[in-house]
Amino acid sequence: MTPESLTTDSLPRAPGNALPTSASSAASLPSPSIPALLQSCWDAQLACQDAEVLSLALELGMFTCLDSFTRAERVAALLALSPVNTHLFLEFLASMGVLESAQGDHRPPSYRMHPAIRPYLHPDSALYVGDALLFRHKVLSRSREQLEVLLRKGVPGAESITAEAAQHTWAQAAQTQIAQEQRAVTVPVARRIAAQLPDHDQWRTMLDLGGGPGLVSIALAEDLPALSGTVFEYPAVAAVAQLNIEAAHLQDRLRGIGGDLLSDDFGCGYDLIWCSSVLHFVTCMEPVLQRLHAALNPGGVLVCCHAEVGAGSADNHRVLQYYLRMRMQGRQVLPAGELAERLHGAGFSEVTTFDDVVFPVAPVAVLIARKGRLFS
Ligand SMILES: C[S@@+](CC[C@H](N)C(=O)[O-])C[C@H]1O[C@@H](n2cnc3c(N)ncnc32)[C@H](O)[C@@H]1O
Repeated sequence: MTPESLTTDSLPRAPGNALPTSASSAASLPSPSIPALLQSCWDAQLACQDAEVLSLALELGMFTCLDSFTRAERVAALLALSPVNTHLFLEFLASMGVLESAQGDHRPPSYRMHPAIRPYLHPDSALYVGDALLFRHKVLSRSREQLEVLLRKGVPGAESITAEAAQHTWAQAAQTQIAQEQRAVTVPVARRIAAQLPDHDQWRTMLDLGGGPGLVSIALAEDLPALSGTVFEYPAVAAVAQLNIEAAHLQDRLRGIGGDLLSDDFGCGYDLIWCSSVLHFVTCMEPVLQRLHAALNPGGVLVCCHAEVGAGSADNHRVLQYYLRMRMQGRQVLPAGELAERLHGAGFSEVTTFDDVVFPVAPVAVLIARKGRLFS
């Protein structure tokens, strides 16, 4: 039987499920039940299509043409694209939810960015994450080859990437995607966490360990005028943070200090240490946690934001998706609860964990660990 010969007449009729007699009436056909897991396999493949479409739209600058309701013909003319296929492409973006459509009477629909996503997709917005999305897409597109090598050959040796090479990659990341993700998500999260800690207005010194472009320190220093601090990073990344600090006119209170946190002194006498998504890169965690404890003033607080595996939440799969390659490279993504235990082991007295906190790409656990008692 050819596909063309598969008409409604040739479909099996389930008892009690009469086929519609009129061509215009709507009714549901009896469909075979397929396991939800098979549909999940197709959904996984179709998700790649969403990522391709989003990346192409970003690369073409399509969202800049969609600030207000605009028809496909106009977008096509502005970007020198095929009008017919631009219509289909915009219809697809609307089905993803990133565009809204307005249907005119007897006229083709027009489209605009959904107001909720506009701050993140319009390049003029301070919260723009387009480059970060394109970067993640590029990395994930290469993931198939890398996973196969890792699967066949196992965890690479420590010599596979030197600290020298790593820091230049991190410096580039700090200039673009980490900065965009910090502005859009990490900074608002940090501000909210800080505001909820009872002693935040007594903080005088902070360390942002592995702070990338330093925007968390900059935001907290802007909120708390008595706060000074250090962004400790690989030297090439610390230079990026220092430029951001100077651009924010905070060089009297903040500075980027270069070093390797595994071997170099990151200072002491801190009231707050912020440490997000850094411990994954530390092979032997205990000495670092002990040094963090020692670096705090009595009553000081360590805020650790790190993904954990197996918290049993619906978001566990997202964590596994994001961190699979890193875990296969031997990076540390600890089982839920283990970082809290290790912090107790390093001498922290109170450790409070908040699960499933929104963070760039995948959620994290936020652990608030105190050295001794809260100062009065
Ligand atoms: C995933 S990024 C996180 C950046 C930032 N904390 C955030 O949450 O946006 C990890 C950072 O840790 C830094 N890092 C990793 N290992 C380091 C080391 N041994 N010494 C200094 N910095 C390190 C990297 O340079 C990078 O900026």
